[in-house]
Amino acid sequence: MTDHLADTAHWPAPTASGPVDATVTVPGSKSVTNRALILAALAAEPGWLRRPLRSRDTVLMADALRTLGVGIEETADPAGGEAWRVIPSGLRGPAAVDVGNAGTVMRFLPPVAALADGEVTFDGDPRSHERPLGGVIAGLRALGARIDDEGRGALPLTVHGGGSLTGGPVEVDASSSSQFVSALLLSAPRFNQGVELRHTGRSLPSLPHIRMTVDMLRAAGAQVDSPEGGGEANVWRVAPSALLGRDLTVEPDLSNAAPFLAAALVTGGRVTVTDWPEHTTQPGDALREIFTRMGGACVLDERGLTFTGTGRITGIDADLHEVGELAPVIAAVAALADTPSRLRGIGHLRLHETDRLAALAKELNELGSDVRETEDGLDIRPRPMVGGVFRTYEDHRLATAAAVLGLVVGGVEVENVETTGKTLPDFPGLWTAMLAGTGA
Ligand SMILES: O=C(O)C1=C[C@@H](OP(=O)(O)O)[C@@H](O)[C@H](O)C1
Ligand SMILES: C=C(OP(=O)(O)O)C(=O)O
Repeated sequence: MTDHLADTAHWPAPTASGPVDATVTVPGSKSVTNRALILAALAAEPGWLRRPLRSRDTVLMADALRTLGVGIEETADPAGGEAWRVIPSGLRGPAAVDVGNAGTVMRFLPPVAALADGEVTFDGDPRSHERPLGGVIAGLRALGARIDDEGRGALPLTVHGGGSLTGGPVEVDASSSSQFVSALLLSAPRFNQGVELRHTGRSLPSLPHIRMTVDMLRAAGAQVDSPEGGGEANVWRVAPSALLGRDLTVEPDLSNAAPFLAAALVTGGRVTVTDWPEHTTQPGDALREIFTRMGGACVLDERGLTFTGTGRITGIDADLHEVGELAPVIAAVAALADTPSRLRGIGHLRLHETDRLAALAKELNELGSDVRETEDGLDIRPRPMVGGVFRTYEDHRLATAAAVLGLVVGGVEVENVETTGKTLPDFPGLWTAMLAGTGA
């Protein structure tokens, strides 16, 4: 469980010798892959995932489903990439799930385990014990599940699956993570009474990820009444029903496109990310607007999304509440801008892979920037930066943010760059290929 923590040499982030000009193919979306795996495992018939992401978070999800009895066969897709055949079967314990530090695994799987017949234990990296899970635990209990967490409201825990779950109305405060809502909705078609979930907290982060959940449920045949579909504000209803086995091609991970597009922005170059979807619920689609505001232009056509930097970077005042995943790379770009930035609405990032606000402020300041934490974000005053070690706190997005800095600040060394494997396999290889102009 802790192999990935092994200390490794620092990665000297390559500097760009001039404007980057490359075409990059980014691996599949973590959020889509892990939702698709859950929905396929709960379906009434086998399904396919094409071009799934193979990374630490998605392998943890696939392995966990296998321990519950689901068949997942990995094959090569004649059209290119991988194709995973998911064969649902009666879910059963006893089983032990390693969640690593994957929010999607630690939150989306306990509801699945509640549907299994037998005991399912959950544990993960030390950080997983600190990440919020109370909404999922309390929500599942209210829906009829038996869970032992020794009063922690967090991992480790045991779900005593009874083979079915009553379901029905439930109130959840999901202000610390949208994944509480997604978790309960994804399994809800299999609850005897479905679910009527009311979010009771003050605010709800990462709404695009909830839209993604609703869209994918509907595409799998579920009936979902959502606030945006005319439903009551903050209430989602999922009716009990069988789910279809789908043949789904996973979109590229647009949040992981962020460092590559940022490379065009900070070097005044041009990067095309292939297969950028025309319509998507991924929060990374907001990069088109955010990076354009920071100084550049983008074109979406049959080649993908091409972002062209101007060589000048303007600071930004932005509420990133809906797209918190993008904050680390945006903060790195902001530190290189000509004017200050204020990133707001992202207090919940303190409970992500690491305390992202503290980590970004500390590491950017160590390299010469002037970054201050606010109650709900970061104030960034750009100053000339110098090289040095950028610590990553086992956070993939800290590592990719550091790589962006390294393009224009000589001597940046990224500690534990392998941590990018959480969602982005072979990031150093893709980065080097981009710099050689051959990233496709
Ligand atoms: O549902 C998802 O796939 C995700 C939701 C978001 O979580 P939070 O709402 O906890 O920020 C996001 O940050 C995470 O990377 C992926
Ligand atoms: C917050 C993130 O991940 P997780 O799914 O572990 O919450 C992330 O990828 O930025």
